[in-house]
Amino acid sequence: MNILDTIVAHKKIEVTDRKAQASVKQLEAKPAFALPVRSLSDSLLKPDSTGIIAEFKRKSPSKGFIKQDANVTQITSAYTRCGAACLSVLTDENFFGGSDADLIEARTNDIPVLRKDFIVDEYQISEAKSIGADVVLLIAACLTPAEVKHLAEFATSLGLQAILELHAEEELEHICDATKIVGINNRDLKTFNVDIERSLRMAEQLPADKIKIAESGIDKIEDILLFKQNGFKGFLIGEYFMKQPDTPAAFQSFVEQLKAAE
Ligand SMILES: O=C(O)c1ccccc1NCC(=O)[C@H](O)[C@H](O)COP(=O)(O)O
Repeated sequence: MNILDTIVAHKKIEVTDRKAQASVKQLEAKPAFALPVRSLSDSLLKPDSTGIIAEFKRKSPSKGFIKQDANVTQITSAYTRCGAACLSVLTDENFFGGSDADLIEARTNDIPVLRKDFIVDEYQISEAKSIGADVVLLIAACLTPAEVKHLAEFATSLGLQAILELHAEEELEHICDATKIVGINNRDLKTFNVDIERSLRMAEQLPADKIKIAESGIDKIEDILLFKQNGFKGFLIGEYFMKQPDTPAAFQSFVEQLKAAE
């Protein structure tokens, strides 16, 4: 079994347990469920947007611990203050060391927050709304095209935006009307290999009306400039910022260099 299959199998058990603990009605009654949603697409399409979706990530299957004791308040507020277009917060505990509490804290910032998790059931989208997320991720490699359509439409019905994540040409068939934002993951989630060229090739095959996001393995200003030249509006970056000894300072410096290079 590859790591993605392992994560998904684990997630299905976790979701079954969580459904037994809280009904959808109970999720809907949580105060955060009623919070207004901040639009990721509006944030990415602002003329002065950095496009950076800055990720809070303590560990990962590919790298192990990155910053085990990272402070979510300090890091997400610095990301926001220094120009992130959106925050991405891992809520998977087992494989990424994240939690719902991290996202609830990140939500106190005034930019959109992506619940970064492995969604296999619409219950997780209700959960995302109940903790204050604005955006959810749908990973094509974990879902059928029909499941993507159903989950994206369900997210939209709650006012949330969905990013459809692709990382192989054969997943292009997962795109549908409800998936207005498409992320291309440079990292093969099965082998962990990072290949920016393949993402650029895949991007050419996306419908022109989709907002394109480049994900994973981005660690240079030049990468972002290249993605921008190829029509990408968003750049999801986690490990590069989180592995720096001073993440807030590294993020600030990266944004300053990006602005100077543009
Ligand atoms: O990051 C991993 O090792 C990983 C392994 C298996 C499934 C998903 C994984 N990462 C999720 C992500 O998509 C990244 O956290 C995100 O794109 C940011 O990537 P990076 O800048 O390389 O941290």
